Amino acid sequence: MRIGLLTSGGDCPGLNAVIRSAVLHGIKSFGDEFVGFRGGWRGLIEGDYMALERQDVRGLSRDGGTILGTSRTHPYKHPQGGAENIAATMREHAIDAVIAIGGEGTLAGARRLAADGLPVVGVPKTIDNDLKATDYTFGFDTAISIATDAMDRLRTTGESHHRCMVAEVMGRHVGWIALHSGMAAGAHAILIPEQSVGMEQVTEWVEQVHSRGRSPLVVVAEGFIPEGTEEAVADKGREADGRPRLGGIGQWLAGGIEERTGIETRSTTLGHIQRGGNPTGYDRVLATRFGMRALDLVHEEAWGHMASLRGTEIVKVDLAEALDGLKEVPAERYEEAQILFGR
Ligand SMILES: Nc1ncnc2c1ncn2[C@@H]1O[C@H](COP(=O)(O)OP(=O)(O)OP(=O)(O)O)[C@@H](O)[C@H]1O
Ligand SMILES: O=P(O)(O)OC[C@H]1O[C@](O)(CO)[C@@H](O)[C@@H]1O
Ligand SMILES: [Mg+2]
Repeated sequence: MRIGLLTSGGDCPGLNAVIRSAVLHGIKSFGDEFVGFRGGWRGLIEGDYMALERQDVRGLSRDGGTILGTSRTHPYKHPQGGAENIAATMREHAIDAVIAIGGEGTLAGARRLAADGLPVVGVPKTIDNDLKATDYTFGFDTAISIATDAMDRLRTTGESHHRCMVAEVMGRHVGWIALHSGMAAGAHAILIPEQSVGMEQVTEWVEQVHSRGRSPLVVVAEGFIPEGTEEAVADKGREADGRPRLGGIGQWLAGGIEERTGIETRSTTLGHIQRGGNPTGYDRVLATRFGMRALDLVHEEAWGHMASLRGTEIVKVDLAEALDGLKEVPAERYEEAQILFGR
């Protein structure tokens, strides 16, 4: 078969490992041919692609980012988009199937194209770990490792100055990155979008820690909504598709803590550092297994499905199942972490 790969949405460590494993598995096991579409759905729509031979993917699993580039092009809203046009482009370039690697937006596009009769399968990716129907997405473990390292560093400088340190992490509307990196770094308070917490409680935790001579570390997810406010802080304007760019809650929180407690407080936003650089060993393995399974899905003609992790198994799931809402942090996971907050 002649198979096209594309990466779409925000990048994430592990994308290249998916590309490598799908290509190698296809060439070695089935004699497939591969092309890589440049810039997400745009490359598929415009027929902009590069050949992917064995030597093109050599050593790729350790590299961050995506060799194909990515975009947030909408497969139906692009002027030459839509199922009929894309089918014609695929015929013109003799492409038999497409593996779309992306988050919930990309996979919603893949699902719609498959429902319209196109041979498309998906691979889930995101550092946010917010996709249903998979226990973990690759990129998440790398983000946790980067954020944990950053927080360890915030703690030594914080302790030296007897300051309160606030670390703002990504995660969009879920708190997985904050919960896991905060637990790993031994944070004294973790604030996530799924749980409303007031400034009074935050102040209490901070003061308890400070009064026993420690430097409080507060980890806040970018999508956290403080009690008494309506929505997440998003003062950075909007993305191309109109959704707000999150961020700024760390600074807001640091101001509030300092004002209420008198404790000198500093805020650090980790930002895109969480998404850059090489994937961890765990993410390389997960991405490699996802890529191989996606290739199998193509040969099974399981259009409209994606590779997914269930326990230790890589399984096939319907994209509809994966797109049925966000995978949020369950209350009991937060309550468990909360036992160690404050004193
Ligand atoms: N329901 C949909 N149907 C078709 N295309 C969609 C749909 N929702 C989003 N898209 C397109 O897919 C693109 C990628 O989605 P999005 O920007 O949310 O990234 P993603 O793949 O979810 O990854 P991430 O959110 O982790 O960056 C969007 O910019 C949009 O053009
Ligand atoms: O790279 P951009 O477009 O600024 O998007 C940032 C968003 O993407 C993510 O990194 C991944 O979905 C979110 O955590 C964050 O809110
Ligand atoms: Mg998305």
